[in-house]
Amino acid sequence: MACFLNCVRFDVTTTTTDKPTSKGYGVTCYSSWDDVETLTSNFSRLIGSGGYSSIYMARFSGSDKAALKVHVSSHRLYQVFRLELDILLRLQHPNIVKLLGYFDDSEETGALLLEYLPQGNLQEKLHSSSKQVLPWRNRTTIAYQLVQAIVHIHEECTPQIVHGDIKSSNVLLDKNFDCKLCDFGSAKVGFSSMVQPPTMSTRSRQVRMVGSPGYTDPHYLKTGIASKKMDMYGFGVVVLELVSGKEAFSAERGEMLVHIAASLIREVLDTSVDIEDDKMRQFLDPRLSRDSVDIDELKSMLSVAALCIGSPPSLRPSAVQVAETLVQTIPSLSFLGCGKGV
Ligand SMILES: Nc1ncnc2c1ncn2[C@@H]1O[C@H](COP(=O)(O)OP(=O)(O)OP(=O)(O)O)[C@@H](O)[C@H]1O
Repeated sequence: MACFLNCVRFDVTTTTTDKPTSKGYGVTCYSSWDDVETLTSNFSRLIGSGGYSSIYMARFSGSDKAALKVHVSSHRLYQVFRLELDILLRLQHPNIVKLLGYFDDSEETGALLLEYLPQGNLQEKLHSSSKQVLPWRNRTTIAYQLVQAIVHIHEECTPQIVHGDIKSSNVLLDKNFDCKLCDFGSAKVGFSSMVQPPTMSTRSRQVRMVGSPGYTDPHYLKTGIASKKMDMYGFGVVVLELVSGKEAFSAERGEMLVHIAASLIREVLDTSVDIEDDKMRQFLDPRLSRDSVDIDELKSMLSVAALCIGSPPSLRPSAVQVAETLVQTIPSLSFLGCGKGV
């Protein structure tokens, strides 16, 4: 079976033989489904699942842990796989999940072999009932690293990339709790905005536009225009989650975090009001000890979140501006490598 790529990076080796090949630190192309079965020991351990795929534990080069993301048996899912593959082949950044290899039958089955992130996703870390609490310092570091990943796709790649689904379950954590952005299956490439064709059927419009509850930019929902600013909106919601420990959307209460935070955010943005420390602290994740959180850092995180979810989108800051603000206002971020364990 052959591997076809529209966009082949120099360090990818493709093969039409039965043996997978790789070169240096390059990406391996697996040409047979048997290879995929071997990598995952016959799909014996499911480690995650999403709307588009299932993720299995795999062994890379016989020993290193890896994660295999499989999209099977549907042309639509195959297209999601192709998009994600093409994008990951072009990305190399310490805060973006690394592609190790892939399988592509060029019709309806594709699989991505990714570096394994042992601490799972940020959503689970923040909202599971586990006793392990993510300390404040890790939370500010994750916000900074996530925005660095966004700077990379928005400003440093040619053509530029809009992720399109920034949310805490798409933020993975390595053993040091450093962040890696994943899931480029909703990305838009090569232009900063896109209008949905007006002729699109109601059903396909729903599939494309609903997004993830609690994270989707209302401007995008209204207009169908996707832009870098929608990524900044998703980022703002993730920062609110990091600060409050609350979910972006609570299905139980039917409540969105942006609505819970609305009055506090208005005050944070109002320069004529000197917001009380206590008011900000009330919004803080109750599992964090008050003394561990510097009030100026808390205010900085809240201000960044407030600006990112603001309206109109044109007034939202860019990822570069957010990165600069965070590093100027949170001293620990000047010493990178500070995302060490919980
Ligand atoms: N490299 C990895 N290492 C460890 N766990 C992973 C890895 N990749 C994915 N996962 C787990 O699988 C989950 C789903 O992954 P991902 O978001 O890529 O799938 P998806 O089908 O695109 O999901 P979505 O419904 O968000 O579009 C993640 O939230 C995470 O828990």
